[in-house]
Amino acid sequence: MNSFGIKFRFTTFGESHGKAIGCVVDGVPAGLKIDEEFIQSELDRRRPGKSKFATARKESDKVEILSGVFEGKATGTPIAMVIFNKDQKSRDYSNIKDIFRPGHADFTYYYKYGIRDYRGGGRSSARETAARVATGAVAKLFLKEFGIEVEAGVVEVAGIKAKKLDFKYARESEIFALDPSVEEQQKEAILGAKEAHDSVGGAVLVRARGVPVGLGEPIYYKLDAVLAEALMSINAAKAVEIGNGCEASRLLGSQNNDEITAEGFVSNNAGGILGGISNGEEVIAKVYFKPTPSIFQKQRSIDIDGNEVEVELKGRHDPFVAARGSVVAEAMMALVLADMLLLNATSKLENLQKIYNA
Ligand SMILES: Cc1cc2nc3c(=O)[nH]c(=O)nc-3n(C[C@H](O)[C@H](O)[C@H](O)COP(=O)(O)O)c2cc1C
Ligand SMILES: C=C(O[C@@H]1CC(C(=O)O)=C[C@@H](OP(=O)(O)O)[C@H]1O)C(=O)O
Repeated sequence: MNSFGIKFRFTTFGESHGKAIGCVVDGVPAGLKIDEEFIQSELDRRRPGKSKFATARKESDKVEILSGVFEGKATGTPIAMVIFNKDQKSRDYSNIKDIFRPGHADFTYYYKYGIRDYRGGGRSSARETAARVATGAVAKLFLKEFGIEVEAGVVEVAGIKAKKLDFKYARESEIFALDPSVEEQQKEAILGAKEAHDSVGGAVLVRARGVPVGLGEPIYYKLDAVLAEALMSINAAKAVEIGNGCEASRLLGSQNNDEITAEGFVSNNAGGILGGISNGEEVIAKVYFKPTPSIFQKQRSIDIDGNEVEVELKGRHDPFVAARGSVVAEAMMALVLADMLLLNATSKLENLQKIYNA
């Protein structure tokens, strides 16, 4: 499948070493102000080549809007955006043309399709996530109209966990760390692994504030289920928790229930979702990323003929993907909420009457 969403739909296109990547966003309500500078600033947050904690590939990730926007506003027609690739260096991949990188998608793409763009993994490269961030930026502009804000940060690097959460700080931090008191340790873990030609994994916390009660469809297309799918679709994401997540399974009902008073919910173990529907609290999810598969150590693999080989990779790779992945997680949560908001608009007869009997 190459598209996502029911009302706020999008698809992305392009390969890591092809000419360009981009997206088509459909269902954006006409009249929404499209702030191009904001879209670019979101891309700049995710862009590679900015620090020693990320891949050295230098991409400017300049976005061009091709359609769907007139005089700064959405026209209600598909919004197409393109980002031209500038720094491919595809020759770095000639030695893995017929070899599968352990941990990457080379093996499965080849056996599924019988053809594979080996240059940087082609479509399977997380270069594609730049296009998701451009799309997510449009979703964020839409959500802003309703006072909804999405933010994320790194909570865990190589098992080193944040003890407190400071989302404002995360925006300034080189690795989007949520806790300045453990950031140095976290950075050392990334650089230590990088020096050893290895990589580390980590986790990201993503939350939405200002979400009204009622987003999410009951039974099918539940907010938590769709959110999990959206977040799991990010490259290298290996688990998603909603609210208390796995910890809830270890608690008693009396510990896990969020009691309700006339002032509202006393706690938010549910992560803002009950029965697949938002309850008005912050929507909270955690995404766990595996360590980057492309590492520069000798590893065993096979070639396309099934012969055993030793593989030593070249190329430019993130020693840790969750940092830039946190910007992608924000985009995915924003896209799900935008879709749910549009779906919810027609869930009550009185809403439709307000529109048509006005
Ligand atoms: C922001 C981001 C950057 C990534 N950078 C790299 C990278 O530099 N090298 C690499 O091998 N994998 C990288 N990955 C992970 C791979 O794209 C991913 O592991 C691969 O597509 C296989 O998919 P899977 O891990 O979901 O099974 C990155 C992922 C994200 C989200
Ligand atoms: C280029 C980006 O990240 C890339 C994600 C990635 C991967 O395998 O996921 C591998 C590396 O690039 P390539 O596809 O050239 O091997 C990263 O540099 C980007 O995020 O813009």
